[in-house]
Amino acid sequence: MTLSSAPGKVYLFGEHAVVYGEPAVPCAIERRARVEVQQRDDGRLRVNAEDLSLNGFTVEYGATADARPDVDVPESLVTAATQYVDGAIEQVREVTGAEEAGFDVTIESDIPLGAGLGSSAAVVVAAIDAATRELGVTLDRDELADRAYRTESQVQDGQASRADTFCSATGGAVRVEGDDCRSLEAPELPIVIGFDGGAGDTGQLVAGVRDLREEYDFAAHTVEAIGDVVRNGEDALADGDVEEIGRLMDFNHGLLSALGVSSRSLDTMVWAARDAGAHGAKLTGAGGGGCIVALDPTEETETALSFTPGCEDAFRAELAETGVKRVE
Ligand SMILES: Nc1ncnc2c1ncn2[C@@H]1O[C@H](COP(=O)(O)OP(=O)(O)OP(=O)(O)O)[C@@H](O)[C@H]1O
Ligand SMILES: C[C@@](O)(CCO)CC(=O)[O-]
Ligand SMILES: [Mg+2]
Repeated sequence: MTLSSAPGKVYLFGEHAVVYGEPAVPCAIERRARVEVQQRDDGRLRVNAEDLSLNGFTVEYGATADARPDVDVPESLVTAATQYVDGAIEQVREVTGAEEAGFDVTIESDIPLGAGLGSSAAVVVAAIDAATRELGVTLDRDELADRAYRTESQVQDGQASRADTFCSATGGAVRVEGDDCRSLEAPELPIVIGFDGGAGDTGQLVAGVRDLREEYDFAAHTVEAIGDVVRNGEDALADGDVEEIGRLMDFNHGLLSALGVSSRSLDTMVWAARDAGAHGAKLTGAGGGGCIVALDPTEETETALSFTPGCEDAFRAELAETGVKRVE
């Protein structure tokens, strides 16, 4: 039995635009997915994922098509729920050459699904790490991040960045621009998260931005403007200027909103945070619903969010210094 954990993340700047080659700065947070893997000798895959519930059913499924979860929901929903884990195991079989390897996989996660905190990347990174180690193969961090990226890219129809998976594998604050992935020195940041209890589908939201960008030049320019905000944000991070980082986060949110990936509840939480005196606030991740990230060293934003209708949970997040790790 082999167990690995990997952290989720928030984006300080740059989600969506990073898919088109602009830089982005995600930051790992101390909310982790833990994946336990046990090799099976019958070549089958069985996944137990308590958080993967479809209309109240917990998904537990086997390897072959006839062993899909026995739940009365459309096939497309089942695929959406299971494709990241399936994809991760496919990568493990490919990279180890153990094409026939079977596994029992058990997933436990503190990261809400589809909420912009990188649950998919954390699950994929931890699953690939645990399953390869279970087969006696240790991937170095870059290869692990690359295999996890390939999984996300496959699920997102070829439109994914390396940002979430590199951040989850590495931990800390990172900067990703195309294939160039590196760790960043970041000042201590007073991160507050608001969660509306909802979710967005990353693949669909990315496809929506892609279509807008192809249809309108001004949408393409909006994506480039996000890149400019990120470059300014990097200077502010290097200077440790939290107020300026916040101002640029506000700007970044406005541009994401223009690209159609915000929602009424995300906007409501963003404004609640700003009204409470946060340095800045923006949605994080793919959007559509889920989480916002704000910067506030005082208690005001967390308190205001906890009284904001539509905000289900408000909490402070610590930077996760360590990315993927084995759990003994
Ligand atoms: N605890 C879990 N158990 C099994 N699968 C999970 C778990 N958490 C996430 N996943 C997989 O990840 C999918 C959600 O990924 P998605 O990219 O849409 O959202 P996210 O990663 O949480 O947010 P974002 O990409 O915006 O940061 C789920 O549908 C499921 O396939
Ligand atoms: C929306 C996006 O930029 C981040 C999702 O967390 C998609 C990606 O980078 O693959
Ligand atoms: Mg994701």
